[in-house]
Amino acid sequence: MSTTYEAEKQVAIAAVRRASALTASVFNKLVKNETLTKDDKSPVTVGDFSAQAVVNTMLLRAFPEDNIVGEEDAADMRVESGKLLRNRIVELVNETITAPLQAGETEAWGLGPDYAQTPEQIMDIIDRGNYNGGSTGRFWTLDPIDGTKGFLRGEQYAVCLALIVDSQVQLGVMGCPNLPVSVSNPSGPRGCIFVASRGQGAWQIPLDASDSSAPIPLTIPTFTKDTLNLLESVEKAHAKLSFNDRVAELLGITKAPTRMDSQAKYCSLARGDGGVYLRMPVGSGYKEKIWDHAPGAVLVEEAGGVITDSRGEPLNFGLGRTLGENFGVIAAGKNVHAHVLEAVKKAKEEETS
Ligand SMILES: Nc1ncnc2c1ncn2[C@@H]1O[C@H](COP(=O)(O)O)[C@@H](OP(=O)(O)O)[C@H]1O
Ligand SMILES: [Mg+2]
Ligand SMILES: [Mg+2]
Ligand SMILES: [Mg+2]
Repeated sequence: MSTTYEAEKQVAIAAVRRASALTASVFNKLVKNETLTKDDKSPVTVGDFSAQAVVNTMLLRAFPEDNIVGEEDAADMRVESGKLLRNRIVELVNETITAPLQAGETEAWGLGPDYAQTPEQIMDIIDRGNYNGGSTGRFWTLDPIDGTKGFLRGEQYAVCLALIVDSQVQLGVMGCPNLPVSVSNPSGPRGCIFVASRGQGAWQIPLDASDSSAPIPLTIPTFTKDTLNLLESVEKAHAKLSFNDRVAELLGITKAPTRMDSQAKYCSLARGDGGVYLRMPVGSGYKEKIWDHAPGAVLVEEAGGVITDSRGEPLNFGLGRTLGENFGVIAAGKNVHAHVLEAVKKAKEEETS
């Protein structure tokens, strides 16, 4: 019998909602010493750590047996020099989890006025994201702020959560606080959640729990050469944008690419706002992380699209915390995908000839 993971979906949506609200509120108050640089030179903020604590708290209350592959860990807050950061995170996390229950939430998820945690509990709950993943069993993967650089610029970022069972992504939920609700009104209201569970479709729902708008089903539309364009990273260090230019040329694409941080690219693709997400490695030996692609992958597939690496192979979410050897990512509607794959092969041949 197939499972629809309905209970998991409800918890995941509520967790992404609370964490998204936290990140949106922290952005306006972020001060200089609340951002650290990690060993790989990438930034991380009090928002990332706090959002991971909130999501992990809710997941582990609801599903105590589950493991979590989370991007962040609390090591930097456990040392004396991390005291200020730790205090701020404790404040943010407790503010978020003790806020009154909203429709559909329950105290059983560790929420409400009685559930404030000690600093030690909060550090420990952040570190429950230290699971290594693997090919069998069930675990969650969490990117508490995907696109931290976009977040810091006040641009796109996403709170990203996925459930993986025996290497297959079964459920993906992404909160995009800065993404316009309507593609046709880019300067209108912002804030949406994207939800997909395997076999159940892809949906956009309001970020605000009190908004009773109906869920919007998502299907990738068909594109012509004139309407097609690429979705790609803002950060040149994350993807080889010159390669994308050549692929666009080979495909006869005339529209300029849309540059956007985070898995908001997958969300845009799923709702027809951009026709191809192309991410090619820059050649630094970086390995793509499962939390940067798992929820986006199931969203695109459930919206009727195809996602593979640049050789046309499926992404493997059962190899651990990374996707293993990195051959890039191509995501697009079914018909478009085959053409992009062909153009990518041609552009690669040109590079080596
Ligand atoms: N050299 C590199 N190559 C590819 N991706 C990288 C990278 N360095 C960092 N990243 C990843 O790129 C993600 C952002 O993707 P994008 O460029 O699509 O916005 C980052 O997520 P975080 O912001 O969660 O750390 C990080 O995991
Ligand atoms: Mg990061
Ligand atoms: Mg990320
Ligand atoms: Mg992140």
